[in-house]
Amino acid sequence: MASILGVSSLYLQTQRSKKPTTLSPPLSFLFPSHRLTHNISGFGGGGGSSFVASAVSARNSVLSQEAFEGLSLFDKGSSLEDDSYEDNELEFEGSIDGGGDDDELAVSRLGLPQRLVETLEKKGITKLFPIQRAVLVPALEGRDIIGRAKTGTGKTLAFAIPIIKRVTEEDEENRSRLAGRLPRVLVLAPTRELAKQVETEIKESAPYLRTVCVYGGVSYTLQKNQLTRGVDIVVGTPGRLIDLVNSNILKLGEVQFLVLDEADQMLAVGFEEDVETILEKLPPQRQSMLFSATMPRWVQKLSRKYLKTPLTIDLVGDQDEKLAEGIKLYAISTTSTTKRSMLGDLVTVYAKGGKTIIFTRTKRDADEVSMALTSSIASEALHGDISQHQRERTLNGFRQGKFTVLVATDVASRGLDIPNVDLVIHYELPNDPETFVHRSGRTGRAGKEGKAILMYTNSQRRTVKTLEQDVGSKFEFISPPSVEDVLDSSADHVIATLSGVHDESIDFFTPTAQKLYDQQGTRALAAALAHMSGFSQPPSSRSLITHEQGWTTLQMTRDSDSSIRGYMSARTVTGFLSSVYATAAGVLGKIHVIADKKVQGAVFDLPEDIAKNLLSKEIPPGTSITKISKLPVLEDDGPASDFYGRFSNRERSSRGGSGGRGSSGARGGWGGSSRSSSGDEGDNFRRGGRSGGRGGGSSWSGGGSRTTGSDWLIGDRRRTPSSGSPSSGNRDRNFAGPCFHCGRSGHRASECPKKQDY
Ligand SMILES: Nc1ncnc2c1ncn2[C@@H]1O[C@H](COP(=O)(O)OP(=O)(O)OP(=O)(O)O)[C@@H](O)[C@H]1O
Repeated sequence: MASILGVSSLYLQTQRSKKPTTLSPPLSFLFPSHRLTHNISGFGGGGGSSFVASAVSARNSVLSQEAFEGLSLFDKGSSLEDDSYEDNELEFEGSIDGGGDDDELAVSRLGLPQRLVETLEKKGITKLFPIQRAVLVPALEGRDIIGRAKTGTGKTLAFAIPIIKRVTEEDEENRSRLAGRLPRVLVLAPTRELAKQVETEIKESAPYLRTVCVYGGVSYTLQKNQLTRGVDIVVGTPGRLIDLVNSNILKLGEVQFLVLDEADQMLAVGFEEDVETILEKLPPQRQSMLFSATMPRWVQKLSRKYLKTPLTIDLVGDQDEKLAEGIKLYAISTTSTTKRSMLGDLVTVYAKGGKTIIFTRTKRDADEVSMALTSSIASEALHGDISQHQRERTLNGFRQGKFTVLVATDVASRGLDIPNVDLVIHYELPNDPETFVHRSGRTGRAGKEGKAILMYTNSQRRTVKTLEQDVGSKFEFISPPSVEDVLDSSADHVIATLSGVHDESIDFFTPTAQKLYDQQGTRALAAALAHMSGFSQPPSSRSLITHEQGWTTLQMTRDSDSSIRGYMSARTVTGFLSSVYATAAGVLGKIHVIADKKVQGAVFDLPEDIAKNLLSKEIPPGTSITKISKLPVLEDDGPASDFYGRFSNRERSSRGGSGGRGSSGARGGWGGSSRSSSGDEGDNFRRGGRSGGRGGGSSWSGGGSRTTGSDWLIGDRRRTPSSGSPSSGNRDRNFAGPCFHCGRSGHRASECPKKQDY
């Protein structure tokens, strides 16, 4: 496609600047002729700006078409003469890896200013991501844009690249970069962290422009000085921006480009009024771009009021799958008592030494979880009660790898771009599906792979199913990591860290290592690995069902050729144990029946020492008892499938129904308001999934019986082996269920008439 470089250039003129903007030849192939026609008429009708396309050769238009087809871009055939923005929609598909003639889309071949190309390449950005490709041409035309793309797909540079190009070229023509100059670009972001990050991305891409970031919680004077010295681009949060505007320090009279990043989040954090106040103060002749994950009514209102015939570029569209490619989802059942103790193991096994973000719903939880982890894994908390200074220190430390686990409230769920986060853990169910998508999107960014684990309790099982439907992805239901998994992963991690040990240090320790090896052989190395992994003492066994320490999960299975048949239940297990080892029957923990009917078995928890004793006993033929390291699929292991609702606070619509765009009602909307209850991240989010309810139907408490007639889920076991309670005596049991051996009801296995058979 090198011949594309020879096609005639496209000459555009925007009414607002009265200044021609030339798209250099390589860019013109991004410009299909059919879209060009729309755009011309659209600008005429919209009244915001207009342009004249002087020359597009026939050859160019064919090649342009091909280029777009190569990118799987398609025009919905909109007419921009209609004022309603939903008619000005382009939907695109495309993976971050792109496809098609990507060489032609290399940043070096798009006619961008050379110094911008160089800095982008230095950042490792050599070709545009789909949202960047889609935004580039209309943005350079001067069009107002509403953009939407999945997490981590490069939305920041999607608006930054065309703006930097325009500002840079203007500077090159005027050469007048006066001290005290007023900003030409204003970017609004909903949180301080996000504003800082956008500033960094722009500064790294265009260090030759003056970019200033303003937000609350830090020195006003410093920001004032930076602004008065002269500035090209201002990035900020609405509150501090208003203060600076009101005190006449920040003058917005020369702003040509406005960007509203994460517009729906502005609403969620209560910035509606501030945003509108700022927009009212901007020159009407400007270009505006708005990026938003959802289109609540307020964002729609903003678009109608402040954007001119905006072009909607939606890379998510009606796709069911809302998460970025490359994010693998897991779900794990926990109890309120065990979830904290399980975290360390999940991090060890699933992040394997990489970075993890754990999301909690409250600030207090973030503090407590971080404190609890710190004894084993370096971690820090991030939430709105922490001073701005400390928040920045924490984020920098995390970025630099000074600690590997960040425990955060949803203050960190939106927009934060921390490279190489391997794992996200939802310690609590998020408030709504959007939050789930954004939290999960802190991993698997820029085309990389990542994992997200959702922790849920039994009463939230149906909510998990609802969430699957909402985000269009399936969870893999996992068991808590076994001791063996944890040891394996710890060893892998330690081995990986060994490669970072400096040669000089190795030289220093070599004589001692040699002596040790001569004395003890590989045992010396194994001891060192165990110690480095934090396992100087052997790890205590953990229940695979509840993850409580000191418990072991065993599996009881009827042999396939066994003559014993019949319904398998919790009573079958207790009955059988009573017959072979009554002590075990008295201290049973959770029991679950295996879902696979061909297996005829159940899993159950016993205190570690009792489990050991049981395993050493002779088990009657026809039945086997084994220690397992991975849970089989259990009865009712996945959430019920016939429930929909109550999880999300959004309006719901029938998927694929008329309108087909997610939520109902909203004109051109992607969903109803995802607004949370207040601007404070964390503590004020709506609590909990569904409370109460029966939860999983096939979970029983130990001790052999249902303690109350109606309560099949006897809740969290609060006893621990160390408290001695599991071992403390048999409770009265009423074996109304079927006998494990013969399958008939009315007697326990120990009283089975067939017992003499073995
Ligand atoms: N063309 C590109 N090539 C390689 N890396 C890129 C490219 N564009 C952006 N990136 C990198 O991808 C990462 C994610 O980008 P960005 O933060 O803009 O994503 P986003 O779409 O805004 O995500 P979110 O929705 O979570 O805010 C950043 O580290 C950015 O530097």
